[in-house]
Amino acid sequence: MSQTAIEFQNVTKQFDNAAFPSVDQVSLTIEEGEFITILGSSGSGKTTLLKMVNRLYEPTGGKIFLFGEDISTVDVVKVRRRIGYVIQQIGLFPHMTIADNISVVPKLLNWDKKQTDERVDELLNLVGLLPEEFKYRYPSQMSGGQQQRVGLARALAVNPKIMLLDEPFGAIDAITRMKLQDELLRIHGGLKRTFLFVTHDINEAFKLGSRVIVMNEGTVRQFDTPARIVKNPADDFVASLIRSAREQEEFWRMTID
Ligand SMILES: Nc1ncnc2c1ncn2[C@@H]1O[C@H](COP(=O)(O)OP(=O)(O)OP(=O)(O)O)[C@@H](O)[C@H]1O
Repeated sequence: MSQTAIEFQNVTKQFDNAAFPSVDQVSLTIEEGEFITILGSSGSGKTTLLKMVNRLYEPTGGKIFLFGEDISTVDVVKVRRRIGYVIQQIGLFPHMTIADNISVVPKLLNWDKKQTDERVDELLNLVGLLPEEFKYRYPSQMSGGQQQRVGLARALAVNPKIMLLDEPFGAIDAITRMKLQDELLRIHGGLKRTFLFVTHDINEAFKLGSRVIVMNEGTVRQFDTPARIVKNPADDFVASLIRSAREQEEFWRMTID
């Protein structure tokens, strides 16, 4: 039987200087091993929802549980170490080699050198980069797509059970983006890992997500499988999202015919 990995109970985030809550009474449950995408337009609260899971933001109402544990009662550093975090800006240290960038957290956890070196090679292979070619380079000597792979490897370094990914492929060209999506599915596939992936791209959300959270104005409009969302959109907002994706498809069909 699967275990609940993440639970939001009536979670609200009201920033002091904002007129409306950025996240408004969200309740939902995510099982271990799910690949969840969070879809919504700009400002709908996706990033705010994600950042509350690793306590970069604290909710102003409600509770979040990871594997049954209320995270507000756990030391922040401990919460973050258990969670992988990948963002669009990547955030690699420019003065460190790729190997050193990937080893930051293993070193903090006092892994020995041999174990750390082996893990670096294993992770580079996992994200499709040849260790011998890349591990001694600096971030500036790699393309944006390659750097994003390193960001992913670094987040996976200590084998976190939960991975948060915030528009990680947002700044990457369409072809590389598709490749990275396929690799991410492969990386997720063989492992008992729970992914929470933010995107505003409906095609990306439906391709990657085993279930999709559709957000608008801080609320969850629908949380279901892509197939069920397409078949039964919960409201006009979700229906209009699907219509817009269909219209794009139609454009391509007409152009090709
Ligand atoms: N630190 C902050 N202080 C005040 N308001 C904030 C803060 N961070 C976010 N907000 C507001 O909360 C709302 C949701 O923002 P959020 O970044 O979660 O949206 P998003 O769906 O991730 O958008 P995007 O796709 O553009 O990144 C927005 O209206 C934003 O202006």
